[in-house]
Amino acid sequence: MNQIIVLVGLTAVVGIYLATLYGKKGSSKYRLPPLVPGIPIFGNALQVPPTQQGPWAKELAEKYGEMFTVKFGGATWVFLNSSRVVTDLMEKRAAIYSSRPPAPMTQDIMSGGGRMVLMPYGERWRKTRKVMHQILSTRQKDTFSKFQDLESKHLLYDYLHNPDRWFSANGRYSNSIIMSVVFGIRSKLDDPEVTKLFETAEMFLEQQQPGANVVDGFPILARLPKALQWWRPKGERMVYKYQLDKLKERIEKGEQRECFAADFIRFNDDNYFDETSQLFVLGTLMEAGSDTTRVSIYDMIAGAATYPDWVDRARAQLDRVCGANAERLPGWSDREDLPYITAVVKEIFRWRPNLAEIGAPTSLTQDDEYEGYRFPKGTVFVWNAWAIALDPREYEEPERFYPERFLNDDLNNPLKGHWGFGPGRRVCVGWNVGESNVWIAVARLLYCFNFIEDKAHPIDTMRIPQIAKGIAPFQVKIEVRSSAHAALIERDCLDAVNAP
Ligand code: HEM
Repeated sequence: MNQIIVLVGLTAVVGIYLATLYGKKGSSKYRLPPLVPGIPIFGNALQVPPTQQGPWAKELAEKYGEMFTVKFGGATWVFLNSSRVVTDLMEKRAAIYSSRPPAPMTQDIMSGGGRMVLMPYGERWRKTRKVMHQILSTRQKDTFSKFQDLESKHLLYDYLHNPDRWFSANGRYSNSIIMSVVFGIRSKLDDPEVTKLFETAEMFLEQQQPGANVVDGFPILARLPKALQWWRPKGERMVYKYQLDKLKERIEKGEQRECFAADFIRFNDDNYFDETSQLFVLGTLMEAGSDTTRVSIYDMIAGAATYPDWVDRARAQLDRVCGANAERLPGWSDREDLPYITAVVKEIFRWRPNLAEIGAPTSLTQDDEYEGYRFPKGTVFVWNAWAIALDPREYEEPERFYPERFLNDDLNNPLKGHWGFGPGRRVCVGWNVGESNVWIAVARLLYCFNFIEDKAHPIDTMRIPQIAKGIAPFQVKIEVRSSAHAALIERDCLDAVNAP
């Protein structure tokens, strides 16, 4: 019975919505890039794959050119398929291309409006971004670098002793750095709390995919009476409270170490951040800070196993600086002498942009015109990351993992030459931490381990999943380079594992 009411309600609301929509658009005041044919009501929502939309969107870019339009339910999305148009619109006109589309399910219900990544452009976003910036900016380099040093030693130890848990070790490494800075606690390998965090982050990611839930596709449904909002309990269950409660418990018992979260709660002077906002500032840091590094290391390993030629060149430089016989681990003081590793990290972010295969949607805050098109306010824009990264007009031999492409004057600007951190004002606020997390891990892993493709299970580099559900994203053989490298890890890394 309930389902029938819901269905009737849904049909009525959708009907009214479409009537209003098409009534408005009938004036043809606007002109959009070529529209990909879809079906009534749902538009293209049933064509888009539930996850990993990159290859789908790349194929459309090849067919339609620099821009195309799709409809996800009631929303109009324009895909930008070249660096040129991304720069022109999302960077040069960032003042009006930086809001987010409404997301009643993923933002309002699942996140109490508090997940920064989904916040519309405005006061709350600015305040939250400022807080995030305080903790993640280059000024905080020293705070992060000591944890990155410690945790990457633990990472090497895990690879040596549990090579079949390499993917889990990546998750622990990434999570433990951000947990140390934010909550003042470390994470263990296969820690149930880390597993829970990744599960929550992955559930959220799944819900965020275009077309994944009807209410984000038709935000007008959020106006239905609560009793008819059949999606609501699912969203409400996914709250993110455990770590905040634990932190408060530790503060009360006087057991909390100095950390960002304790300061954040203590110095919330004007009480701007209520409990839900606090929860999602901290939750966002944990999610965004863990998942991204973990997946970037997967990509390096896949790149090393499938295009091994560059590994030899990286090794030659590492061996020159740190010794060919495992004399010492690479460290922060070697950065200037290891430009090839910096180029490897940039190539990771370009090669398979599987953290945001079709970019992250922003919405336009006023009508705008560009090269003969006229976009209405509210149009959603994405940079088609997969299509751009793998376009031979943008990069020579784009499918190849080839760090040399970044050995140029922009080498030391991690944001230049690829869109891995996104464009414009919504550019990743944690890029500095993300880049350095990956740099130290990659330098040390490449120095100490070989990554060999298992011919019986070739790696499909076009399908490395971000949502891995606790299992290996692909199969690969991991071997320590030599007994001298194994001894170096034993000697230099055990203390890091045992450190409090
Ligand atoms: C390891 C590499 C990382 C990559 C490749 C990456 C990538 C991205 C991308 C593509 C976006 C969306 C940008 C846009 O909408 O234009 C983003 C946003 C964001 N990232 Fe990162 N990220 C990384 C690391 C981190 C870290 C370590 C943190 C924090 C600890 C972080 C926190 C955030 C936040 C809070 C946003 C939302 C920004 C906003 O909406 O204003 N990221 N990131």
